[in-house]
Amino acid sequence: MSRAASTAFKVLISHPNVPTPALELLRSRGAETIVCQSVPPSREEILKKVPGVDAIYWAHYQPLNAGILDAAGPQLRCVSTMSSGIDYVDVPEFKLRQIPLGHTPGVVKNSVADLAIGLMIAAGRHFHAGRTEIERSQWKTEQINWMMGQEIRDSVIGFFGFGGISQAIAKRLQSWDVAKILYHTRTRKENDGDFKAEHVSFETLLKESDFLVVAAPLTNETRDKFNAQAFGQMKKSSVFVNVARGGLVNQPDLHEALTSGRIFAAGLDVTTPEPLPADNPLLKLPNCVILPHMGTQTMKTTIEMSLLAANNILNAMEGKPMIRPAY
Ligand SMILES: O=C(O)[C@H](O)CO
Repeated sequence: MSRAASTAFKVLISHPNVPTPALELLRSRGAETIVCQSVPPSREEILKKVPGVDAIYWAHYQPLNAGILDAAGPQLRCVSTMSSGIDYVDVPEFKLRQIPLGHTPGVVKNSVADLAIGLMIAAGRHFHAGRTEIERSQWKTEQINWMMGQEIRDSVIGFFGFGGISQAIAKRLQSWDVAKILYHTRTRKENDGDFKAEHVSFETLLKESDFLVVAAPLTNETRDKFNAQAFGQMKKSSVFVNVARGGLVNQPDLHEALTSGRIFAAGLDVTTPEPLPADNPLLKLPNCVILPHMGTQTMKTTIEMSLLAANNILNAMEGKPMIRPAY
């Protein structure tokens, strides 16, 4: 039975830093918000505060599973994450219980696309090594062939995954004089013509890409997809960029590919684990640019994500479909 969202209802907010506009929106529509105070979120605090709530606003990559749903209780009506990726959510458990689950794709695409292009350039043009050489007093501009990098112009740009983020990158690159845009997904995207992009096999993507950008969800099928066998088929001059999830990449194999010269460079916004320990061997490599998973870390995008998650919940509380249902 549908219920107006103006009727009072309780929402657990799993993180104290959820932007105020989202909290105000929920409160303006009758929500009593129960805000967890621990950073990072403490499972103990969540489990203590979640019993009896009508909705859960999940704002961190903590496992979201049967334990939380059981603790919430049978009155729970819906859950929304404040993230696009939901690899930390036990989606089958939601399906089994028929609990609506929302997430926040779409609004993340622009900030992640900007960052991906930043990584393509930073890795392809030795930003990390260049800075390190200055610190080591090894600035060798007297050598004409010093710090030679890879240009985006005339390059084949390959995407693993061709959803909103890849398409936002492809859209930006339309004016960069690239040679070709290729992508690999299970099935061809009907709108690929809008980006002059060509659907290819995984092997072709590996073999032909000068820049290979990973922007696909982490699933059982994509886990460890980029391993020694995959890197072995890539061009020695290729630049590998991952803005999706660290789990798509076999990191020891990537390390080997970067140290052996099997590929030219990598730019990573995501790693396994996160946070990446300070002594991780990838951090020692001059040809690897690593960021601390900050693709969506702009105020604009964070607020958009927070409002979308709130609206997912409000819709479900009114008995309407969520704006971005996760299943
Ligand atoms: O999944 C997402 O929304 C991005 O990775 C940012 O966390």
